[in-house]
Amino acid sequence: MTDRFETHSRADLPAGNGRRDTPIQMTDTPDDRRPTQRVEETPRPTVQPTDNATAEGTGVTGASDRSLADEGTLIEARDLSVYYGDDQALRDVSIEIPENRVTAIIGPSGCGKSTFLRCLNRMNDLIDDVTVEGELLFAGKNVYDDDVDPVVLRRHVGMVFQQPNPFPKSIYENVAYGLRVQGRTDDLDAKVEQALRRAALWDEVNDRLDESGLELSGGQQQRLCIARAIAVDPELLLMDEPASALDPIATAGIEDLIRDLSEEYTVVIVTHNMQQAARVSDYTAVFLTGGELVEFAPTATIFENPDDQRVDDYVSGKFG
Ligand SMILES: Nc1ncnc2c1ncn2[C@@H]1O[C@H](COP(=O)(O)OP(=O)(O)OP(=O)(O)O)[C@@H](O)[C@H]1O
Repeated sequence: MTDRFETHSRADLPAGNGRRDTPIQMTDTPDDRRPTQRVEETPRPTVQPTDNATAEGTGVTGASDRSLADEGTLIEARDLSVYYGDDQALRDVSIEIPENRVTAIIGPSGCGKSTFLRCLNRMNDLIDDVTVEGELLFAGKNVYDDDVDPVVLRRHVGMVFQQPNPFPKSIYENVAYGLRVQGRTDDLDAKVEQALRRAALWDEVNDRLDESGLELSGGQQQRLCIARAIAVDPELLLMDEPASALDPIATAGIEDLIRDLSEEYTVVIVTHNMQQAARVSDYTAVFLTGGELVEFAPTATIFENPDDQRVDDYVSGKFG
């Protein structure tokens, strides 16, 4: 079986300047659980960031002061719709998500935020009676193409969940897990150390790597889960409410870490916490009830000068 994903290292990624032009080809392992594809109906225009201003000096604290003008695109959804049975959860979503930036997905409960996130690593495949329409390009390749193996895709898309979920194994083995599964055990100690350092956990655990990951505090467990996710060096890191189960101090630690990670990874984070979105993200996508993506723009624009009145109402707390 050819795993073309394996030939695509992070070093191959373009440095920026526009749309990625190196599509990743994936294995053609058939997948019985692949959801049905429906024929597309009326296409909608892709929602691109509406403003390439920097976030510097905008008053949105914590947002990046890097230029938002010159990044490439890692993810592109084209008229993406998702149904659970007959119920539509995402409605013709078109968006281009930049690489090596943090993109926050916000919106009221039930608007499809998690559904969108779960499309990116095809976790929706695990749910019965899901139908996906449209295209979802990851580095130029539609992840819903017949020849894409979701297992291979997931090696390139790390995910961190709301509740920290370390394995009942040692700290070391939690981080080493994905590397062992992939047979990448050369220099394992160095790779584990590097992942723990990137996750800002090394200094706290380096003298007790053999202890259970379950003995760490909540914030440490979540950083361990982040270390586990990044140990295999994914291109994309998905985070679904990663700090909502944590106390304010641990939350601040995770937020700092997310900012740091965006130097090396593309991060897409779902959060209910608008202040958190403002603090950690470069871009924000606002979904509203019915699974519609209403606006996608630099975070400072969304919070200070959105185009859409509904977004203005939402971020100013008038509903949701
Ligand atoms: N497994 C499922 N089966 C059926 N319907 C589902 C399933 N998961 C989500 N839905 C429905 O799809 C819609 C979008 O759900 P989703 O979880 O994506 O929203 P969300 O914006 O992440 O919500 P929240 O902020 O409350 O977590 C909702 O109406 C939800 O009830």
